[in-house]
This record gives sequence, C-alpha cells and structure tokens, in this order.
Amino acid sequence: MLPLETNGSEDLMTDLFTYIDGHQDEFVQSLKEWIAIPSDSSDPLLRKELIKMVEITAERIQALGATVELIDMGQEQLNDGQSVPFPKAILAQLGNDPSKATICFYGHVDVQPAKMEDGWITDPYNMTERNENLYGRGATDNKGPVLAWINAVDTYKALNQEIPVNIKFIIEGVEETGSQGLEDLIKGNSSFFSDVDYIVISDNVRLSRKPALTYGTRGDAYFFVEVQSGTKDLHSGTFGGIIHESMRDLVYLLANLVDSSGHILIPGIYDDVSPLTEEERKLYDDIDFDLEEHQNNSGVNTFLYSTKEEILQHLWRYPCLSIHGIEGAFSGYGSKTVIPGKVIGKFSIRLVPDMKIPVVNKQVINHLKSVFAKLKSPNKLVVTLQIGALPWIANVNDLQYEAARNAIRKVTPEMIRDGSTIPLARIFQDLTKKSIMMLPIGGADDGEHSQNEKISRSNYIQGTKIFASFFLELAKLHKDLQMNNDPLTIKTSQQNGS
Ligand SMILES: NCCCC(=O)N[C@@H](Cc1c[nH]cn1)C(=O)O
Ligand SMILES: [Zn+2]
Ligand SMILES: [Zn+2]
Repeated sequence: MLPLETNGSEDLMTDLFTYIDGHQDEFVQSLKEWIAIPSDSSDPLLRKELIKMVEITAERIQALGATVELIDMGQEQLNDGQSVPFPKAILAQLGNDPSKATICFYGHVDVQPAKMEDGWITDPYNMTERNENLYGRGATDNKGPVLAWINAVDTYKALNQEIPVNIKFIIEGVEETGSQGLEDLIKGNSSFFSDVDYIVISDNVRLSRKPALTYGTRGDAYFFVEVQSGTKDLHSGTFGGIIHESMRDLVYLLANLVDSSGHILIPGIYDDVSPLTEEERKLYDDIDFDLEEHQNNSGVNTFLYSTKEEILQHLWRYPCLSIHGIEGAFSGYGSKTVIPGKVIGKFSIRLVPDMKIPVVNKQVINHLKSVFAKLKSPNKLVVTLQIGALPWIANVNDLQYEAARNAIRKVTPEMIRDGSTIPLARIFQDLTKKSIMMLPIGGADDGEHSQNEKISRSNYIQGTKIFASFFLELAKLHKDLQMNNDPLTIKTSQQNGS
C-alpha cells in the first residue's frame, strides 16, 4: 500500500479522478443492482427485500476491508397485531490510525414506495438511463450517494493507495419510516462515536445546478387531530342533518390553522422564531437560485412569494404549516354518501431556530381546543404530537466545510439550508457533539419521493470524485490542525499583515 504523500496529492487526485472516469460504467452498474432491490421500508410484505438490501450493503462495506457490525433493531409492531423484524443497522469501521481524522458517513438504503401506476415512465426498480439521467427508486434518495461514498473508498483501494482518513459508516434501513431505534442506537454506542471527528450526511439535494454544502435543516412537529362523533360510519340519508358530523368539525379545525397567505393562525407560534439579522439577510442576495426553474420543478403556477429572498427565507428560516391528509375520510372513486364516525386530520409545522417542541405542542393544543369550543360540538377531540424533530444548524467554520469547499474545486459551493427535515442531523449534533455537514450530490430536479426519481450520471460520478477528494482535503487540514497550525488562523494573521 502506498503511503499518503500530501505533496503529491495533486498527482494522486488526478489518478483518482482518472480511475473514477474510467470505471464509471461499473459504478453505474452497481447502482442498477441496488435499485433492483425493492427495499421499501413502508411495506411489511417487502421486508425480506429490505433485509437483503442491508445485507448486501454490509457485504459491500466489508469488501472495502472494514469491520462491520450488524445491530439488531428488534421487531416492528404492525397495526394488525402482527410483527416483522426491523432491518439491522450497520456500524462499520475502516482504519483506526489516531493520527488521521475520522469521518463517519450516515446514510440509508431503504426507499419510498414506487409503483408503475403512480406515473413512472419506466419500472422504478429497473434503473433506466435516459438523457444521461439514471432513473429508479432510490437513485438519489439515498442509494446513489451511499454508493458514491463506497465507490470513492473503493477507488483508493483499487489504486493501492492509503486512505488518508479513518472512515466509519452508520447505515440504516428505516429512514423513510422515521428511523425507529436509531436514537437509542447512537446513545447505546457512544464508544463508536468517541473518536469520530466529523459526521457527513449526503441525503438531500442541491438548490441549483451548482454544488452546495448544507448547514441547516428545519425540524418538524407532526400532529394528529382526531374527531369522533360515534362508534361507526353512518348513512347521510338516514342521519345527515340530525348529527354533529366529525368531518365538519375537523374541516373547520384544519381551516383555522393557516390562512391563504401562508400565515399560521396559532397564537404565539412565531414568538420564538429567531429574528432576521442584517448579516443573515445579505446572505440570500448572492445565492444562485432560479425561481422559475424551481417553479417548473414544482408543477405549480404561482408561489406565495415572488422574490428569491422571500422564497428562500420561507423555506429555510420561517416555520410553515402543511395539511397532509385525513384518515378515515372517504377518498375513493365514486360518490359514496357516508358520514365517517371518526376522522384523523394530519398536519405538521416545520420548525426553525429557536422554536421549542413542548411550547409548540401546547400552543397547538390550546388553539385547537379554543377553535373547537366555538363549534359547541359534543364530539370527542384528541390532539397528539406524533413526531417532534428539532431544526439543525451547523457551524460553517468547522474544518470539514473548508475541506469540502476545497474538494469541490472548480466552483465555490453554494452554502444552503434545507426546508425539509433530517431528524438525525440534530440528534447526532446533540448526542455526539461532533461537527455535522451535509454534502449533497443530487440535483434539485431529482424528484426525491416522487415519480421518476433519478440522479444524473454526471452528479453520481462527480459526487464520487468530490468524496474521494474530500478525504484528501480533510486529511491535509486535519493534519495542519493537529500540528497546531490551524490554517484558518494563518489566513487571518496574513490578512492582518502580522
Ligand atoms: N431532502 C431530504 C429529505 C428527507 C425527508 O424527506 N425527511 C422527512 C422527514 C420527516 C419529517 N416529518 C416526517 N418525516 C421530511 O418530510 O422532511
Ligand atoms: Zn433520504
Ligand atoms: Zn427520503
């Protein structure tokens, strides 16, 4: 194995990139094989496939030379009283040289559901290349990025080069259904994280065509609001007009959560939102964001706001309330004349700094109770908080952000936040106190969770190169830091002329 020569790192980088370009068809073939496994974590009938997917991933990581531990995550209780095993979680380690930086990569190999009849142009589990895009469920979320990281490590191995950092993996199989058990896994394996310096997640997408680094995500408080009028559904010809309908109550409650301008109607909800400073306001001006393209990607004609700055702020730094659905309501084909006996409204509030989950919970319950009181309805109202995930904000001055900027090379990456939620980001930050960074390789138009999900061939291969080069850049900066030679300090003192 050739030792790491930082002076020759440009040559090494060239060799790594040449190898990646030359082997791109093999990398694409690996992705095709992974996508062929329908590892949909929401479908208990596909649990065997999901378990197989985790096993294949573990074997792949083991083949890199890593030691792999498969952690039992117990049983998932299903609504019908049955249970199925959760897929195991992977903890793996490659290298333990104390002089090197240790990066832990978190990702998932389960996917969202996908069926041809949902509107896929080609079979979601038979990856198809069209116009240099690789279409298939999991292509960008998250099989492509997980494989790109593995490909990057593999490239060092293939070239018989020493990997300049220690690498750990934490890979799970139930991210799409809420990462059950993962917080406990992190708590119960503190020794695994004790020597980790940096945690990297590549489970989101860029904002534009430009490469990006993500330093923040919103959190989410997800509520169920249940209204029950009786023990069963009723015929509206026989009972319509003489009872307090649960659906009428629920629709009224949901209609009083947010107004047509997007303003949340819950008293006090904006009280803890951190004020926009002049310094932060300026950040939005320079961000490369094509509003028209974003609108085209959405399939919606008109947004609530018309400027780039307003749109980004309302995605990243202000809360929003979305109504997701009603369980128990008639939603099928035709014109059934039913009055549902019990309905459950589902809505969630994206949380931003410095909102607090218990405060939001109380505000929501008080508001719904007071709106409900106006109805003078005898029906039963129950409000429950189902998910409480906090927002995450990183320190962009952490060394790994500098290393990633260097690794991206050709352009300065956009520093972005993400309006959605990766609950694990904040959980990692709070439990491990390590530096967290999101390094997305997928594009804004990849269609995560949507029909015809894809990753472009170029993003997948460039992403592999970025990861490979990130290892080298981080190793260099980490070494400088260890020698008490913090390059950021040097830069500052040089700028000061000292
Ligand atoms: N771009 C990454 C998106 C990851 C994602 O979709 N996360 C979910 C998590 C969630 C929040 N509330 C319920 N699930 C999301 O909707 O943001
Ligand atoms: Zn994901
Ligand atoms: Zn997802």
